[in-house]
Amino acid sequence: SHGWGYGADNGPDTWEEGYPIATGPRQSPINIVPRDAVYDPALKPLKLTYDPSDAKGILNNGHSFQVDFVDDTDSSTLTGGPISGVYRLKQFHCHWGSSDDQGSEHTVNGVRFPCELHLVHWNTKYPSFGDAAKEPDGLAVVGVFLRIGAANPRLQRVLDSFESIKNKGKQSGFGDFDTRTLLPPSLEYWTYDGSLTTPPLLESVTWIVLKQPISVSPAQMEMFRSLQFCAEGEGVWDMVDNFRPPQPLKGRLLRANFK
Ligand SMILES: CCN[C@H]1CN(CCOC)S(=O)(=O)c2sc(S(N)(=O)=O)cc21
Ligand SMILES: [Zn+2]
Repeated sequence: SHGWGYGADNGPDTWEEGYPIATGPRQSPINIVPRDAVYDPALKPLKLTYDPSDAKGILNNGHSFQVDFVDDTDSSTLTGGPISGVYRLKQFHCHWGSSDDQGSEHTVNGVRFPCELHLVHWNTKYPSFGDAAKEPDGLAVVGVFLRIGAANPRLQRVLDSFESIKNKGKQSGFGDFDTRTLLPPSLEYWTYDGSLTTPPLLESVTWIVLKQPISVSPAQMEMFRSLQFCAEGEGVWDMVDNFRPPQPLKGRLLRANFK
């Protein structure tokens, strides 16, 4: 089989072959050890301003689902936090497990969550997303943990669209979605300099990981697991365990905007 993935012969341990940066100095995800985080009073609060009309579509890209946004104006942006300038929302997606005891990419004191949501933003000081993705300050990804609890009604519209994008390459319209409703009440966060957690593993991401999880029910997690890695007619291969394990911190500073 060709191309990177999460299987035995193309999974995270093989990615270094095609992407030598896999062993670079600022790889993601990491294990977050709250005790080792440095409280930085200079860190600003996160400001997330999302226009629901910017939501465009939802796609199964063979690695995850992703909801894509119109990003040709500053209508859905991330400002404040550890970043300077204006970053535009490009897409959000998730990583999840084959069971509720794994699935997240970042871990906290070694604890794995069943799912992790990533909201991907790019720095508008660069002419395009593609250009920004190559720069050390080009991207900012907000990570949100999902933990097992009550069913989360805010997720339902995303989950209900999965039947139309079951297989790799399928996409459907996904308009008028208020992404802010996916965020927890508290925007307290940890932040560190990292990378994309999938190939091309570019070291261009300022990670902003929220401390407070949002809820997801076991039944809702089963809906994530109904997605398929493969294209229609190419067999059955449940889209599960699409997460990269934590990578070495290599001396990086982990900061918190809370005590
Ligand atoms: C399946 C491919 N995933 C990647 C696709 N893109 C990279 C495009 O390279 C120019 S991207 O910038 O949208 C992101 S963000 C991201 S993570 N898990 O670190 O938040 C992974 C990817
Ligand atoms: Zn991701």
